[in-house]
Amino acid sequence: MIFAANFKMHHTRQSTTEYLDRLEALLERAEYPFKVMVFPPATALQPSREWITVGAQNAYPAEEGAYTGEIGLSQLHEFEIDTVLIGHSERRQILGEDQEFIAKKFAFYREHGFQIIYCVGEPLEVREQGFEAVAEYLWEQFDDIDIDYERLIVAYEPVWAIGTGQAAEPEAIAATHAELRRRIKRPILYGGSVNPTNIARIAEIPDVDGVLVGSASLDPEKFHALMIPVAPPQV
Ligand SMILES: O=C[C@H](O)COP(=O)(O)O
Repeated sequence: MIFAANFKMHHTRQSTTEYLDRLEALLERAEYPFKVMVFPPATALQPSREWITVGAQNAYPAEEGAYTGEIGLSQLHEFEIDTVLIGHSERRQILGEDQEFIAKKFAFYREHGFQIIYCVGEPLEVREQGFEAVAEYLWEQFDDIDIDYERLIVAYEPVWAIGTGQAAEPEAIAATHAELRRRIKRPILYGGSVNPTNIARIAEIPDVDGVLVGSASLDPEKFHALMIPVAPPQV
């Protein structure tokens, strides 16, 4: 089971360091059998901890160059970062990244051996058209993506469930993950309003190999609390 925290544009460098210190202490005490990842903003990037992989929320597909406002491979290497999120719906929709650009990022960071969390998810208007439309939409988001890449982790995040407090119903998650599982042999995470109330139910869905968490991950105690129902600490 993978627990990934996406801070989005929350936390500073200092608060990220404090967060990682605290989370590390909590994980160390409980010795959870989980893979734990944290994606802070670019200004707060720092090396991974023993039990926590620190990854980048975004990176430009180049080592360095004239790309104002971006960070690339050199900046990630400075902090020994080799994990990156690609294709998040906020970058697709708000920042205007199209599939061609996203695939270019994927190919570049794949070439450099990064672990990639690749995000897909349909907007509400597609969900309302029915499951076939959802499946078609999601598979189009894999255009030019190497789904057999050994360091790929897929995150399914229905756009309408992100930040709304309303996670997808377990049946909808199960059906969508089963559809993705037909071709994706790598771990598949669910994301979208995961919280302490729904985590147990979500974690037991077949083909859910972990969760990508936004708002419920911002506090280390709360993020850690998500893990407890999935694997209660041994006493
Ligand atoms: O990357 C994380 C997701 O966008 C989920 O965000 P959320 O947990 O705040 O809904």
